[in-house]
Amino acid sequence: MTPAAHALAAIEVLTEIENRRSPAAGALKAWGAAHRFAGSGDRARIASIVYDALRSRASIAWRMGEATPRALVLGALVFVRHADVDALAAAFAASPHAPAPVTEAERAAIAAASLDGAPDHVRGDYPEWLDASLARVFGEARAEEGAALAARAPLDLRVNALKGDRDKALEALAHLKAEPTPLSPFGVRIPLTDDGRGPPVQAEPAHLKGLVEVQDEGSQIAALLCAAAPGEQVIDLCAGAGGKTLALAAGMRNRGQLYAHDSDIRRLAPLHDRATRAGVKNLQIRSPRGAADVMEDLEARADLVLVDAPCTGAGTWRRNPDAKWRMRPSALDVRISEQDAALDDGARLVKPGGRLVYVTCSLLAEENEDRIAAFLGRRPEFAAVPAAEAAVAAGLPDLARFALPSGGSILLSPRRSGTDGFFIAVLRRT
Ligand SMILES: C[S@@+](CC[C@H](N)C(=O)[O-])C[C@H]1O[C@@H](n2cnc3c(N)ncnc32)[C@H](O)[C@@H]1O
Repeated sequence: MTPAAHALAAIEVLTEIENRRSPAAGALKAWGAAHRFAGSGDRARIASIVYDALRSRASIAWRMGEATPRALVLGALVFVRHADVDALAAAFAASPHAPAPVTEAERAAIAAASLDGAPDHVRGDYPEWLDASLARVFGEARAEEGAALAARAPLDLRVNALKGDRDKALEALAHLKAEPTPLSPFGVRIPLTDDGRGPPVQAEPAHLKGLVEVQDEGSQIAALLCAAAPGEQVIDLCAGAGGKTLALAAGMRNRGQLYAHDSDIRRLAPLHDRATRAGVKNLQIRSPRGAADVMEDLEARADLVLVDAPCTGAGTWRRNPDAKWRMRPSALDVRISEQDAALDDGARLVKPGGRLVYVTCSLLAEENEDRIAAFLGRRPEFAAVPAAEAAVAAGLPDLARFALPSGGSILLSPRRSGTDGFFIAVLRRT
């Protein structure tokens, strides 16, 4: 397929997303199934254009003067990828499968395009209804924070200390130009292609042998701030597929006992194989069993309980750009009540003197500081550990620079730390 044919396909996929309100991943899969001639490289290129367009949807629409799938694709090529309009028009004209010729009106819109005078939610590419929430956290910097969240995410890996060190991983992945990440001592970053695609790292021997796992640097830091130590009793209550479970296991060096639980048994399923591949030997997976309380015997037993709570995922919009446009206020309300419930579920498992670590991949105070304030109001036997103290305990004192002004928690974001957005609060039970 030619680049012009990729652009045409991206317009078709965006039309499907628009008309049927389909999630981007589903629409891309359906397009691939209906166009068997397209190889995996073509599908990846089409997906990359679709995601570039979705990340910057509001600012592209403002500059193009319309939000049609065609305008979004043209805008993604010109404003995100800095394509030359004449070259684009020539490529469209030369390809039998291409979008309709570039019009004079489109050329004029592109030539005059500017974000001067655009409101914050347009400059920051986020839904207008979230403006007040983001203003609460970032004030005047909210458009810049939003713009950083609208950039492409890097491809980060975590080196599994149970299998080797970072130098070994960098050597094994040297052909992918792997570099250390700036914040996590276990982080490795793989550069993307110019059009935003990463190599198939999951097929690399280093991945198959468990030396590396795909994990954003922000997620690695969230796990590191738990400071799980060898010999401890540790519970990952909302373990999902176990991204943070495996990071906790590496910190424990297979000594002590690690428990992973999730209220959704399907989400836990991949963890069984992942733990085996990672060489984790001290993990018990506590799958839910109907209405039974499968954590009852662990009440007040844990040195550390991680509550990696369900959230809107607003910190991961770089990776899931259609989620930000699909998000509705009612979803935020649901997440908030789930977060309160998960914190209460976790609290009962912490022993006196133990830690409860609350993490979300959201940037919204409603899901973060507000949940901690409400929890501390309900549970006076818990107190916030200052972020600077938590950073020192994790052996990463430099992370204290990402503390929120209250000093009781840490907020990472693409603009603040170059990572996905994460909120981390460490609490201690008296
Ligand atoms: C953010 S995801 C976890 C991601 C995972 N920890 C990781 O690092 O890959 C949140 C998970 O919490 C689970 N969950 C929600 N409420 C829960 C509760 N009260 N107890 C246990 N798990 C819960 C959801 O099923 C979901 O899998």
